Amino acid sequence: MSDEKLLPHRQAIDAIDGEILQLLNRRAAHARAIGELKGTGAVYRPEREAQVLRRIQDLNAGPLPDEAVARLFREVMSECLAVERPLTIAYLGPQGTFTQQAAVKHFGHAAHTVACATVDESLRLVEARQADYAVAPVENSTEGSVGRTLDLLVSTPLKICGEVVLRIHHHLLRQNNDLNGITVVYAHAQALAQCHYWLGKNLSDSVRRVAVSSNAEAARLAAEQPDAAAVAGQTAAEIYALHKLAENIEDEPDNTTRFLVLGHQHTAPSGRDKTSLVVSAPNRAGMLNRLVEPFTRAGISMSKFESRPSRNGLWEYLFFVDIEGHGDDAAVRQALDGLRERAAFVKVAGSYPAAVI
Ligand SMILES: O=C(O)C(=O)C[C@]1(C(=O)O)C=C[C@@H](O)C=C1
Repeated sequence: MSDEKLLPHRQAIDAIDGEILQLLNRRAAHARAIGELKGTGAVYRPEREAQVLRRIQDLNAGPLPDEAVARLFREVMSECLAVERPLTIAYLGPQGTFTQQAAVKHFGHAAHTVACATVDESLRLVEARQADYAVAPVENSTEGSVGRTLDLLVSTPLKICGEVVLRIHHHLLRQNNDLNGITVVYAHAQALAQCHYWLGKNLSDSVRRVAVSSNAEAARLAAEQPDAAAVAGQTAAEIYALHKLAENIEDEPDNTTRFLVLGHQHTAPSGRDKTSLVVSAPNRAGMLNRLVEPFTRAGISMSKFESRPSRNGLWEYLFFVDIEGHGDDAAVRQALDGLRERAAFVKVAGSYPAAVI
Protein backbone atom coordinates (compact mmCIF):
# COMPACT_ATOMS: atom_id res chain seq x y z
CA MET A 1 0.00 0.00 0.00
CA SER A 2 1.40 3.42 -0.94
CA ASP A 3 1.12 6.39 1.38
CA GLU A 4 -0.53 8.26 -1.49
CA LYS A 5 -3.87 6.67 -0.63
CA LEU A 6 -3.54 8.00 2.91
CA LEU A 7 -3.10 11.56 1.65
CA PRO A 8 -6.77 12.66 1.36
CA HIS A 9 -7.50 11.33 4.88
CA ARG A 10 -4.45 13.08 6.27
CA GLN A 11 -5.49 16.33 4.61
CA ALA A 12 -8.96 15.94 6.14
CA ILE A 13 -7.41 15.26 9.55
CA ASP A 14 -5.23 18.40 9.24
CA ALA A 15 -8.30 20.50 8.47
CA ILE A 16 -10.27 18.96 11.36
CA ASP A 17 -7.35 19.46 13.77
CA GLY A 18 -7.34 23.15 12.83
CA GLU A 19 -11.04 23.38 13.63
CA ILE A 20 -10.66 21.43 16.90
CA LEU A 21 -7.86 23.79 17.93
CA GLN A 22 -9.98 26.87 17.28
CA LEU A 23 -12.91 25.35 19.14
CA LEU A 24 -10.73 24.37 22.10
CA ASN A 25 -9.43 27.92 22.41
CA ARG A 26 -12.94 29.34 22.11
CA ARG A 27 -13.97 26.97 24.92
CA ALA A 28 -10.98 28.08 27.04
CA ALA A 29 -11.89 31.76 26.48
CA HIS A 30 -15.37 31.08 27.91
CA ALA A 31 -13.81 29.27 30.86
CA ARG A 32 -11.56 32.30 31.48
CA ALA A 33 -14.62 34.59 31.43
CA ILE A 34 -16.39 32.23 33.89
CA GLY A 35 -13.27 32.33 36.09
CA GLU A 36 -13.41 36.14 36.22
CA LEU A 37 -17.10 36.05 37.16
CA LYS A 38 -16.38 33.56 39.97
CA GLY A 39 -13.97 36.10 41.51
CA THR A 40 -12.55 34.64 44.71
CA GLY A 41 -15.10 31.75 44.80
CA ALA A 42 -14.13 28.12 44.05
CA VAL A 43 -13.21 27.66 40.38
CA TYR A 44 -13.57 23.87 40.50
CA ARG A 45 -17.23 22.83 40.25
CA PRO A 46 -17.54 19.04 40.64
CA GLU A 47 -21.27 18.97 39.83
CA ARG A 48 -20.80 20.85 36.54
CA GLU A 49 -17.85 18.64 35.53
CA ALA A 50 -19.91 15.49 36.15
CA GLN A 51 -22.77 16.95 34.08
CA VAL A 52 -20.41 17.84 31.19
CA LEU A 53 -18.93 14.32 31.14
CA ARG A 54 -22.32 12.59 31.38
CA ARG A 55 -23.73 14.77 28.57
CA ILE A 56 -20.75 14.05 26.31
CA GLN A 57 -21.21 10.31 26.84
CA ASP A 58 -24.94 10.61 26.07
CA LEU A 59 -24.22 12.59 22.88
CA ASN A 60 -21.47 10.26 21.68
CA ALA A 61 -22.34 8.38 18.49
CA GLY A 62 -18.92 6.72 18.01
CA PRO A 63 -16.75 5.27 16.61
CA LEU A 64 -14.86 6.48 19.70
CA PRO A 65 -16.05 4.58 22.82
CA ASP A 66 -17.88 6.56 25.57
CA GLU A 67 -15.02 6.02 27.97
CA ALA A 68 -12.50 7.45 25.49
CA VAL A 69 -14.51 10.62 24.81
CA ALA A 70 -15.02 11.10 28.54
CA ARG A 71 -11.25 10.83 29.09
CA LEU A 72 -10.57 13.37 26.31
CA PHE A 73 -13.10 15.85 27.70
CA ARG A 74 -11.73 15.25 31.19
CA GLU A 75 -8.41 16.65 29.91
CA VAL A 76 -10.09 19.50 28.01
CA MET A 77 -11.86 20.62 31.21
CA SER A 78 -8.65 20.22 33.18
CA GLU A 79 -6.88 22.66 30.83
CA CYS A 80 -9.86 25.06 30.79
CA LEU A 81 -9.91 25.07 34.59
CA ALA A 82 -6.17 25.78 34.65
CA VAL A 83 -6.85 28.90 32.52
CA GLU A 84 -9.16 30.08 35.34
CA ARG A 85 -6.70 29.09 38.09
CA PRO A 86 -4.45 26.01 38.32
CA LEU A 87 -5.34 23.61 41.16
CA THR A 88 -3.00 21.97 43.65
CA ILE A 89 -3.98 18.46 44.76
CA ALA A 90 -2.45 16.78 47.83
CA TYR A 91 -2.17 12.98 47.66
CA LEU A 92 -0.64 10.04 49.51
CA GLY A 93 2.80 9.74 47.88
CA PRO A 94 5.48 9.15 46.88
CA GLN A 95 5.16 9.88 43.18
CA GLY A 96 3.64 7.01 41.22
CA THR A 97 1.12 5.76 43.82
CA PHE A 98 -2.39 4.70 42.83
CA THR A 99 -3.63 7.70 44.81
CA GLN A 100 -1.70 10.01 42.46
CA GLN A 101 -3.19 8.09 39.52
CA ALA A 102 -6.66 8.64 41.02
CA ALA A 103 -5.92 12.39 41.45
CA VAL A 104 -4.91 12.67 37.78
CA LYS A 105 -7.91 10.59 36.65
CA HIS A 106 -10.23 12.97 38.50
CA PHE A 107 -8.58 16.36 37.90
CA GLY A 108 -6.69 15.71 34.63
CA HIS A 109 -3.04 16.42 33.85
CA ALA A 110 -3.23 20.23 34.21
CA ALA A 111 -3.62 19.93 38.00
CA HIS A 112 -0.46 20.21 40.07
CA THR A 113 -0.10 17.22 42.44
CA VAL A 114 1.78 17.35 45.75
CA ALA A 115 3.01 14.09 47.36
CA CYS A 116 2.38 13.72 51.12
CA ALA A 117 3.83 11.12 53.50
CA THR A 118 0.43 10.21 55.00
CA VAL A 119 -3.30 10.66 54.37
CA ASP A 120 -3.36 12.85 57.52
CA GLU A 121 -0.79 15.19 55.99
CA SER A 122 -2.69 15.46 52.71
CA LEU A 123 -5.83 16.59 54.57
CA ARG A 124 -3.84 18.95 56.78
CA LEU A 125 -2.38 20.65 53.71
CA VAL A 126 -5.90 21.38 52.42
CA GLU A 127 -7.15 22.43 55.87
CA ALA A 128 -4.26 24.94 56.01
CA ARG A 129 -5.14 26.07 52.45
CA GLN A 130 -1.72 25.08 51.13
CA ALA A 131 -3.47 22.78 48.64
CA ASP A 132 -6.94 23.07 47.11
CA TYR A 133 -8.11 19.43 47.41
CA ALA A 134 -6.92 16.11 48.82
CA VAL A 135 -7.47 12.68 47.28
CA ALA A 136 -7.54 9.81 49.81
CA PRO A 137 -8.11 6.05 49.36
CA VAL A 138 -11.19 4.88 51.29
CA GLU A 139 -11.89 1.27 50.27
CA ASN A 140 -10.58 -1.57 48.11
CA SER A 141 -12.78 -4.28 46.64
CA THR A 142 -10.42 -7.05 47.77
CA GLU A 143 -8.97 -5.70 51.01
CA GLY A 144 -11.81 -3.57 52.46
CA SER A 145 -11.82 -0.13 54.06
CA VAL A 146 -8.87 2.17 54.71
CA GLY A 147 -9.42 2.70 58.43
CA ARG A 148 -7.28 5.81 58.77
CA THR A 149 -9.27 7.68 56.09
CA LEU A 150 -12.55 6.77 57.83
CA ASP A 151 -11.17 7.97 61.18
CA LEU A 152 -10.12 11.28 59.62
CA LEU A 153 -13.61 11.80 58.14
CA VAL A 154 -15.00 12.00 61.68
CA SER A 155 -13.00 15.07 62.68
CA THR A 156 -11.95 16.93 59.53
CA PRO A 157 -13.77 20.20 58.76
CA LEU A 158 -13.33 19.37 55.03
CA LYS A 159 -16.26 18.16 52.92
CA ILE A 160 -16.24 15.26 50.49
CA CYS A 161 -16.81 16.80 47.06
CA GLY A 162 -16.11 13.85 44.78
CA GLU A 163 -15.24 10.18 44.44
CA VAL A 164 -12.84 8.39 42.10
CA VAL A 165 -13.05 4.71 41.23
CA LEU A 166 -9.84 3.20 39.90
CA ARG A 167 -9.29 -0.32 38.53
CA ILE A 168 -6.09 -1.49 40.17
CA HIS A 169 -3.75 -3.42 37.92
CA HIS A 170 -0.53 -4.74 39.43
CA HIS A 171 2.52 -5.68 37.37
CA LEU A 172 5.73 -7.50 38.24
CA LEU A 173 8.49 -4.97 37.52
CA ARG A 174 12.25 -5.22 37.29
CA GLN A 175 15.36 -3.33 36.03
CA ASN A 176 15.88 -5.99 33.34
CA ASN A 177 13.55 -8.29 31.39
CA ASP A 178 14.51 -11.56 33.13
CA LEU A 179 12.25 -13.61 35.44
CA ASN A 180 15.33 -15.53 36.67
CA GLY A 181 17.61 -14.40 39.47
CA ILE A 182 15.00 -12.54 41.53
CA THR A 183 15.71 -12.96 45.25
CA VAL A 184 13.24 -10.43 46.69
CA VAL A 185 9.87 -8.89 45.72
CA TYR A 186 8.90 -5.52 47.22
CA ALA A 187 5.28 -4.35 47.41
CA HIS A 188 2.79 -2.64 49.66
CA ALA A 189 1.19 -5.19 52.03
CA GLN A 190 -2.19 -4.72 50.28
CA ALA A 191 -0.61 -5.43 46.87
CA LEU A 192 1.12 -8.56 48.23
CA ALA A 193 -2.28 -9.74 49.49
CA GLN A 194 -4.01 -8.87 46.19
CA CYS A 195 -1.41 -10.90 44.19
CA HIS A 196 -0.88 -13.69 46.75
CA TYR A 197 -1.95 -16.56 44.49
CA TRP A 198 -0.08 -15.36 41.39
CA LEU A 199 3.18 -14.83 43.30
CA GLY A 200 2.95 -18.30 44.88
CA LYS A 201 2.37 -19.92 41.51
CA ASN A 202 4.98 -18.05 39.47
CA LEU A 203 7.91 -17.35 41.79
CA SER A 204 10.00 -19.89 43.65
CA ASP A 205 9.51 -20.28 47.40
CA SER A 206 12.99 -18.87 48.07
CA VAL A 207 11.98 -15.41 46.78
CA ARG A 208 11.39 -13.18 49.82
CA ARG A 209 8.24 -11.02 49.82
CA VAL A 210 8.91 -7.74 51.63
CA ALA A 211 6.13 -5.27 52.49
CA VAL A 212 7.10 -1.59 52.08
CA SER A 213 5.23 1.69 52.61
CA SER A 214 3.80 2.02 49.08
CA ASN A 215 3.89 0.46 45.62
CA ALA A 216 5.87 3.42 44.36
CA GLU A 217 8.47 2.85 47.10
CA ALA A 218 8.65 -0.81 45.99
CA ALA A 219 9.36 0.30 42.41
CA ARG A 220 12.01 2.75 43.62
CA LEU A 221 13.79 -0.06 45.51
CA ALA A 222 13.59 -2.41 42.50
CA ALA A 223 15.15 0.32 40.34
CA GLU A 224 18.15 0.36 42.72
CA GLN A 225 18.63 -3.39 43.26
CA PRO A 226 19.37 -5.71 40.29
CA ASP A 227 18.14 -8.86 42.09
CA ALA A 228 14.87 -7.27 43.23
CA ALA A 229 11.43 -7.05 41.62
CA ALA A 230 8.45 -4.92 42.60
CA VAL A 231 4.70 -5.32 42.44
CA ALA A 232 3.35 -1.93 41.36
CA GLY A 233 1.23 -0.13 38.79
CA GLN A 234 1.84 1.36 35.36
CA THR A 235 2.72 4.87 36.60
CA ALA A 236 5.38 3.56 38.99
CA ALA A 237 6.81 1.42 36.15
CA GLU A 238 7.12 4.51 33.97
CA ILE A 239 8.56 6.78 36.65
CA TYR A 240 11.23 4.26 37.67
CA ALA A 241 11.85 3.01 34.07
CA LEU A 242 11.22 -0.65 34.96
CA HIS A 243 10.41 -3.55 32.62
CA LYS A 244 7.10 -5.35 32.96
CA LEU A 245 7.91 -9.03 33.50
CA ALA A 246 4.22 -9.87 33.90
CA GLU A 247 1.09 -7.74 33.55
CA ASN A 248 -2.17 -7.68 35.56
CA ILE A 249 -1.04 -10.17 38.18
CA GLU A 250 -3.85 -9.31 40.67
CA ASP A 251 -5.75 -12.45 41.69
CA GLU A 252 -9.16 -10.72 41.64
CA PRO A 253 -10.10 -9.58 38.11
CA ASP A 254 -12.26 -6.68 39.39
CA ASN A 255 -9.73 -5.32 41.87
CA THR A 256 -10.88 -1.72 42.36
CA THR A 257 -10.11 1.07 44.83
CA ARG A 258 -12.42 3.96 45.68
CA PHE A 259 -10.95 7.34 46.62
CA LEU A 260 -12.56 10.47 48.10
CA VAL A 261 -11.89 14.06 47.04
CA LEU A 262 -11.96 16.47 49.98
CA GLY A 263 -12.09 20.26 49.94
CA HIS A 264 -13.65 23.30 51.61
CA GLN A 265 -16.73 23.72 49.45
CA HIS A 266 -20.34 22.59 49.51
CA THR A 267 -21.04 20.80 46.20
CA ALA A 268 -24.35 21.52 44.45
CA PRO A 269 -26.51 18.63 43.13
CA SER A 270 -25.40 17.13 39.79
CA GLY A 271 -28.45 14.94 39.16
CA ARG A 272 -26.77 11.69 40.23
CA ASP A 273 -25.21 12.10 43.65
CA LYS A 274 -24.17 10.32 46.80
CA THR A 275 -24.08 11.51 50.40
CA SER A 276 -21.65 10.15 53.00
CA LEU A 277 -22.58 10.16 56.68
CA VAL A 278 -20.89 9.39 59.98
CA VAL A 279 -23.38 8.26 62.61
CA SER A 280 -23.12 7.14 66.22
CA ALA A 281 -25.89 5.69 68.32
CA PRO A 282 -26.29 4.07 71.75
CA ASN A 283 -25.56 0.32 71.71
CA ARG A 284 -29.14 -0.94 72.18
CA ALA A 285 -31.11 -3.85 70.77
CA GLY A 286 -32.83 -2.93 67.52
CA MET A 287 -30.73 0.21 67.05
CA LEU A 288 -29.46 -0.74 63.58
CA ASN A 289 -33.02 -1.16 62.36
CA ARG A 290 -33.96 2.21 63.83
CA LEU A 291 -31.04 3.91 62.04
CA VAL A 292 -31.87 2.38 58.67
CA GLU A 293 -35.63 2.94 58.89
CA PRO A 294 -35.77 6.65 57.86
CA PHE A 295 -33.95 5.77 54.61
CA THR A 296 -36.07 2.71 53.86
CA ARG A 297 -39.21 4.76 54.42
CA ALA A 298 -37.98 7.46 52.00
CA GLY A 299 -37.00 4.83 49.38
CA ILE A 300 -33.34 5.87 49.56
CA SER A 301 -30.85 3.10 48.88
CA MET A 302 -27.57 2.68 50.71
CA SER A 303 -24.36 1.77 48.94
CA LYS A 304 -22.37 1.37 52.15
CA PHE A 305 -23.08 0.68 55.83
CA GLU A 306 -20.00 -0.07 57.84
CA SER A 307 -19.23 0.00 61.54
CA ARG A 308 -15.93 0.89 63.18
CA PRO A 309 -15.03 1.09 66.85
CA SER A 310 -15.36 4.66 68.12
CA ARG A 311 -12.14 5.90 69.67
CA ASN A 312 -13.99 7.31 72.68
CA GLY A 313 -15.58 4.35 74.42
CA LEU A 314 -15.11 0.58 74.66
CA TRP A 315 -17.61 -1.29 72.46
CA GLU A 316 -19.02 1.95 71.09
CA TYR A 317 -19.28 2.09 67.33
CA LEU A 318 -19.42 4.67 64.58
CA PHE A 319 -21.31 3.88 61.39
CA PHE A 320 -20.06 5.04 58.00
CA VAL A 321 -23.02 5.22 55.67
CA ASP A 322 -23.24 6.14 51.97
CA ILE A 323 -26.68 6.85 50.56
CA GLU A 324 -27.88 7.68 47.08
CA GLY A 325 -29.02 11.28 46.61
CA HIS A 326 -27.91 14.78 47.61
CA GLY A 327 -28.30 16.45 51.01
CA ASP A 328 -30.32 19.23 49.30
CA ASP A 329 -32.92 16.71 47.96
CA ALA A 330 -36.20 16.92 49.87
CA ALA A 331 -36.33 13.12 50.43
CA VAL A 332 -32.75 13.01 51.76
CA ARG A 333 -33.38 16.03 54.03
CA GLN A 334 -36.44 14.35 55.50
CA ALA A 335 -34.58 11.05 56.05
CA LEU A 336 -31.72 12.93 57.73
CA ASP A 337 -34.16 14.69 60.08
CA GLY A 338 -35.52 11.24 61.04
CA LEU A 339 -31.98 9.93 61.57
CA ARG A 340 -31.04 12.89 63.81
CA GLU A 341 -33.97 12.08 66.10
CA ARG A 342 -32.61 8.54 66.64
CA ALA A 343 -28.83 8.92 66.59
CA ALA A 344 -26.55 10.54 69.15
CA PHE A 345 -24.37 12.10 66.45
CA VAL A 346 -24.82 12.61 62.71
CA LYS A 347 -22.22 14.25 60.51
CA VAL A 348 -22.87 14.84 56.81
CA ALA A 349 -19.36 14.33 55.45
CA GLY A 350 -20.46 15.60 52.04
CA SER A 351 -22.78 15.24 49.05
CA TYR A 352 -21.02 14.76 45.72
CA PRO A 353 -21.50 13.45 42.16
CA ALA A 354 -21.26 9.68 41.69
CA ALA A 355 -18.07 8.87 39.75
CA VAL A 356 -18.50 9.27 35.98
CA ILE A 357 -15.28 7.78 34.58
O1 LIG B 1 -18.66 25.85 34.24
C1 LIG B 1 -17.76 26.27 34.96
O2 LIG B 1 -17.97 26.69 36.14
C2 LIG B 1 -16.37 26.30 34.47
O3 LIG B 1 -15.52 26.83 35.15
C3 LIG B 1 -16.03 25.62 33.20
C4 LIG B 1 -15.51 24.18 33.42
C5 LIG B 1 -15.37 23.52 32.02
O4 LIG B 1 -14.27 23.54 31.48
O5 LIG B 1 -16.39 23.07 31.49
C6 LIG B 1 -14.20 24.23 34.08
C7 LIG B 1 -14.05 24.02 35.43
C8 LIG B 1 -15.15 23.71 36.33
O6 LIG B 1 -14.77 22.78 37.29
C9 LIG B 1 -16.34 23.26 35.60
C10 LIG B 1 -16.48 23.43 34.25
